[in-house]
Amino acid sequence: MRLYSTITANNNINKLKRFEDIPTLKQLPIIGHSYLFFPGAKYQLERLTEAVEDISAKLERLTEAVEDISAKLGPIFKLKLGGANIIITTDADYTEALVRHEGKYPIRPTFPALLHYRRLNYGSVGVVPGNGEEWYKYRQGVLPLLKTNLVRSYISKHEKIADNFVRYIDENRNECLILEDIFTHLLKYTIEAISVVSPGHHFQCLSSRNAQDVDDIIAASIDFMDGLYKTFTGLPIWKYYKNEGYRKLETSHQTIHKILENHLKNLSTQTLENLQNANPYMNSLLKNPTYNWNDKLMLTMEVFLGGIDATATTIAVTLHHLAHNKKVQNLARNECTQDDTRLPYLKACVKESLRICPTGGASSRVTITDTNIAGYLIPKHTLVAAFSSVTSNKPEYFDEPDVYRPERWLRDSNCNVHPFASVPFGFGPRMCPGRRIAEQEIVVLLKKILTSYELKPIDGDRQKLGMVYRMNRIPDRKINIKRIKTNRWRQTEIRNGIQDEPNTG
Ligand code: HEM
Repeated sequence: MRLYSTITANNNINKLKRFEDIPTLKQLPIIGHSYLFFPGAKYQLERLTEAVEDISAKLERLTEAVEDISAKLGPIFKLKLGGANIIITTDADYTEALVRHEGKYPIRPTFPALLHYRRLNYGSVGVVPGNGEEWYKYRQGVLPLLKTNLVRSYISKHEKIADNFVRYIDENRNECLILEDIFTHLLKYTIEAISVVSPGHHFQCLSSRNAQDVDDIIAASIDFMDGLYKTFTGLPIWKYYKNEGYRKLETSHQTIHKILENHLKNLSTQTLENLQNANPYMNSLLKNPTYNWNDKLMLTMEVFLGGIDATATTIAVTLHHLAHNKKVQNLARNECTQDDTRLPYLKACVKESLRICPTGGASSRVTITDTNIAGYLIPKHTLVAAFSSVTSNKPEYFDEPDVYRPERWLRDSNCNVHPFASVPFGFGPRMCPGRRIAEQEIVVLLKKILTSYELKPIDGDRQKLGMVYRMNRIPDRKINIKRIKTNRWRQTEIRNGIQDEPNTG
């Protein structure tokens, strides 16, 4: 196992290897390396992580026998896709080199269709597709979400929603006690949990008599991600006519806009003091003089939409691994029944799920200065994608990477984890601002589920879970989980006069 070592910036540019010498694969005129991802070709775009892993390993094998370390190939190569060179790295040191040189306004590749739509309709672009000073202006509006006290002020609301979700599982499992396609159900939990923060409203997603709004929101949030992905990866035909991807982006944006605007108007009629107590995040946003009404609405949407998909995926993936690892599940459950509110083991389970199945494939940045990565001179304005979804599953960084082992993340473990080998929330000034909210939502729900149910995989289900790109990465198959009530939960129900169900486990 390789231990952590930081590379230092090499300021002597003359000693660096040339950009042209970065290894690459055979490319074709005009289309570059796109042929690798054509239908029926060797790789699939939706499995880009596997493609990167494969190419990197292939290059490494070419120079396996070479002793000179500087001549070895593998963790850095370039591909020409969509007319541009992309530098791809699969080494945690290079991830560090990239994000440590990103400056005050890190540039992430934008989403051109979303950028276009927002400029047209709002006159500005918000956080996710924004860059430079414009991004910085809006980023300030979401930063309060990283304050521990602010996040904790929502914990009792999140606990109530988690209680409702545990009841919801009961109502929606089939006669074999299986909750099918848990990710789809979890979207209702994550919508409800993020909406009490932004816009500060309970949509009652988990109620059996939910309002039309809920169905519209779920459909719109799925369409938004789909539209974003299609317009990001496809040819930019939307510039000339509104193709399917663009229409999805537009209509989902309009739907969410309309629903959230009504709630924002209601909030604006409250006194700031009331709002500060009931919803400190919306209070900070509404009283911010830097933003006009459209800006506030856009930021409310940004937080609302940002939180749904990745959080649901992370919970689903963790439940999957807990179901497959009985010992880990029992340890986590034991911890949840103690008085210790810190829950280090449960949090380690979440980290381990994000290591094995991160929702993001890579940290991507456009370099803002000439940068030294892997001894090559990467010129300013080059797109570099540091594939942490590959590094976090490499044996160099994690012993037996396929094994679900939360212990690696415990403070007293002897594992010397490279701090850039697994970066599921990104790093630096563009790090995910919803990280703390997401972690709270996840841990609160897992605790409630584990103290109520034992989780089992369904017969024949494999533990290894593939991930495919749908903007965020999501599991490549439906996650179905069998749940059996824990004795503790049964006893509570019996005390409350609720009829017990047979233990079919
Ligand atoms: C487990 C759940 C989540 C994961 C794994 C996740 C992951 C990420 C990642 C990898 C990035 C890109 C960071 C970078 O480029 O360095 C990001 C950005 C972002 N996330 Fe999250 N996220 C999650 C939940 C949330 C939630 C709950 C919210 C809303 C509260 C949110 C809002 C955002 C926003 C607005 C950005 C753009 C930040 C910027 O460009 O400055 N995310 N997230």
